[in-house]
Amino acid sequence: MKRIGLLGGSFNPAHEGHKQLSLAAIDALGLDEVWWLVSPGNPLKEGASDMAPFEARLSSAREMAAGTSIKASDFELRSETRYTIDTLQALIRDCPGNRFIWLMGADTIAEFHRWKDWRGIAQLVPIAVLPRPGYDEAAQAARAMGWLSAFVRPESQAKCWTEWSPPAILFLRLPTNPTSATALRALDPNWHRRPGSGSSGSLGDGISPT
Ligand SMILES: Nc1ncnc2c1ncn2[C@@H]1O[C@H](COP(=O)(O)OP(=O)(O)OP(=O)(O)O)[C@@H](O)[C@H]1O
Ligand SMILES: O=C(O)c1ccc[n+]([C@@H]2O[C@H](COP(=O)([O-])O)[C@@H](O)[C@H]2O)c1
Repeated sequence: MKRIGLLGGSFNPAHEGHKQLSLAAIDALGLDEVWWLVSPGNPLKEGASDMAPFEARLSSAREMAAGTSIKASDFELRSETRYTIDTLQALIRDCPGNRFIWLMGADTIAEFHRWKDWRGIAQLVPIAVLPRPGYDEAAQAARAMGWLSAFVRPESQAKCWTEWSPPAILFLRLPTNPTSATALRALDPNWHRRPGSGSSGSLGDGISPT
């Protein structure tokens, strides 16, 4: 049985913040791997004009993850899932030998109540919230926490997450990283058009679901 952390994201582009927090989560939660699930299209960001092509975002994630226990995956493209509840059901069906924990930044938990069947997600897998500068108060005050606060686990139990029956949510206190893709795009809006940015990256060699 492998212990897998799942970090879903646009990765537009992938950056040091994703990498630092994923590696720290591997240590804190005793994970074998973190899988970055590159989203073909975040349902709440439909029509975003600054969204780079999927292939460029996947390539940037693969480059950032190279040589680590992080794997960048095109699973959502291959499984034709866009909503996290559907992705998780497909992963659990296709990868019965693995145990999954959903990772999300403190900024994302603040929006969680807008996700399709968010209570269903929390009933399916434990959730670990990664700290992010400027968002930790918003995370504690998140609308979804009105329901999730009954299921908060102490950080001292972080490595025991496979024994929990969800809902279960854990706030990890880890060194933070201020990097954001929005700030990187502001510096270099054409990052995905540069030679070597991977816009011709190949598909189909992401995580094998079996
Ligand atoms: N610096 C960071 N610290 C903690 N979590 C982060 C950080 N950057 C991204 N994340 C988390 O990683 C996941 C994917 O993030 P995403 O790809 O949207 O990057 P982003 O920097 O938040 O992008 P954008 O600025 O375009 O919204 C989300 O759960 C997000 O909260
Ligand atoms: O399932 C949903 O309704 C849903 C709504 C918004 C975002 N998500 C997921 O949240 C993750 C973070 O997305 P992003 O674009 O903020 O990096 C990514 O995996 C999205 O698919 C999921």
